[in-house]
Amino acid sequence: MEVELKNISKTIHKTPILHDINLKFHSGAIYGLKGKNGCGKTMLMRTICGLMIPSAGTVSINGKVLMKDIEFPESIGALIENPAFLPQYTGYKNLCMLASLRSDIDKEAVAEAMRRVQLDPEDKRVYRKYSLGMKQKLGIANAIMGEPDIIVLDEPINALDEASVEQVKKVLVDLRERDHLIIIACHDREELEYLSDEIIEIKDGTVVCKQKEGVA
Ligand SMILES: Nc1ncnc2c1ncn2[C@@H]1O[C@H](COP(=O)(O)OP(=O)(O)OP(=O)(O)O)[C@@H](O)[C@H]1O
Repeated sequence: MEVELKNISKTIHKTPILHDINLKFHSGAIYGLKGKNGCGKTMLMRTICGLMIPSAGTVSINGKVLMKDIEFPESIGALIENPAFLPQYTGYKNLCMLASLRSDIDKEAVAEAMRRVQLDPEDKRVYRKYSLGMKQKLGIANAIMGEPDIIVLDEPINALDEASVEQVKKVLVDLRERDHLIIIACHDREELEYLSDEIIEIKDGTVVCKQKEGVA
């Protein structure tokens, strides 16, 4: 699996948001996007997922260009901003409804994804009653259920306690070992930086630094 960004730029209302970004991502690795608030991490992730059309440049997945050869990446899971879960349903029911849109995820895969982030699929609490950390874990479970080839997580641990952070790190390392391609945006969280095989620093919509790190 290879994701390649070539000369990606995005301008919104004449304001440049991303500028001439060239990056390659491979499976079996964790990439950490790092940078200050508003530097463009979320926009870049949305572009990779096919949720935002760049003003210039191309995103290709295994050589197939998004919006030209394929509409969306075929196997991708993402947690970007606040997922639109229905407040009146349990986490499990929310995920089952989303899974029903896809042929490759059955109920056991939904329950398994929840258990991996230490959420109980049997929990009768509705989403509205979830704590912030539980909501974030459900977002992660949604992104990893069915084990998509590409997993994109925007600030996945900022609402989590230390034990949950450790658990999520284990899940990501495990997915990397099984050859998934993982892209995470991290703020100042050293844990995620330590986890990343490559850290990509973004400033004002441009890649300013790429750095290989020791693998956890
Ligand atoms: N719909 C929009 N219209 C105009 N500008 C936007 C829009 N969405 C985002 N921006 C701007 O694009 C820039 C990049 O935003 P982005 O959300 O990608 O940053 P970020 O690095 O993810 O920040 P954070 O860490 O706060 O999530 C910001 O300056 C933001 O104000």
